[in-house]
Amino acid sequence: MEIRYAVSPAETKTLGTEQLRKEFVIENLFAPGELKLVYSHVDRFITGGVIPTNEPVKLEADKHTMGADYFLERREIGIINVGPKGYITVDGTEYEMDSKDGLYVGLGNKDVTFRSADPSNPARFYFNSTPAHKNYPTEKIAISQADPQHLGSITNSNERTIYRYIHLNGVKSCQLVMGMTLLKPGNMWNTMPCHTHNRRSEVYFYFDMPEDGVVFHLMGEPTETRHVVMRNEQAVISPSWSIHSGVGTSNYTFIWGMAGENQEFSDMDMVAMKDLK
Ligand SMILES: O=C(O)C(=O)C[C@H](O)C(=O)CO
Ligand SMILES: [Zn+2]
Repeated sequence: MEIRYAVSPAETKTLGTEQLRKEFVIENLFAPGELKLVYSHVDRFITGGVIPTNEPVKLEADKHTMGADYFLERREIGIINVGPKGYITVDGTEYEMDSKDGLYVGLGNKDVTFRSADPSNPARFYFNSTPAHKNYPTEKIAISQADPQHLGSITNSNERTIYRYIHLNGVKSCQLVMGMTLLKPGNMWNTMPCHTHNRRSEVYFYFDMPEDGVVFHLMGEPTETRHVVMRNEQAVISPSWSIHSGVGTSNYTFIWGMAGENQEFSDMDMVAMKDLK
């Protein structure tokens, strides 16, 4: 299991492109038949992906890194299918997962397995997991059940819909907050004006992008911004002190997952445009 340590704002200022990417960007989250996991010391996020092919794939704990006998021994997880139809089985109960359906699985569930409806056109499950202290019920969230919020305008090239899957007024969790934002065609900007949230960190996962498309993801302290170039199905870790915003070469979709000491979506420290550097 790959490990990322927490990096300070002062150190981040000194990093070149390659080091910045090594610390914050997760480039390879998917490999057929494999469970990919990246453990970050930023709010102890585990970000992962799985493409089940001919055999189901089990969500296994990395005993050495997690010190747990099974993955959800001290954790919860939010999973979204970013590919064709698949299934997730949680301790004997099977959930059908169409494209963009989400599933919350709480602390204490021992056996979580992923499979594809059609192994020749397999599902692609992306997930975020964070530490948990009690069990909340496992719940499927179809995109049609997620809480939509329409934001932005075509004049600002940021017309988009935010779907909240796991949040205070929806599917409950200990600390994970998770959802997905879809940009309308012809719109390229996300999360500008931008924000930080000192009480939570966040991971963005960009997808539904053409092979030669990129998103210039903006990060860093508001007065020390940097960019990293993101390609399809790559994730980027955003510590609490970092802005997280982006502009693409065409419209795209991204999944955001947050964790920290509160779950209040609107608890953001907005950055005034005049303060950005
Ligand atoms: O489109 C947006 O704006 C977002 O999706 C913002 C994220 O949800 C976020 O950064 C929440 O803190
Ligand atoms: Zn945010």
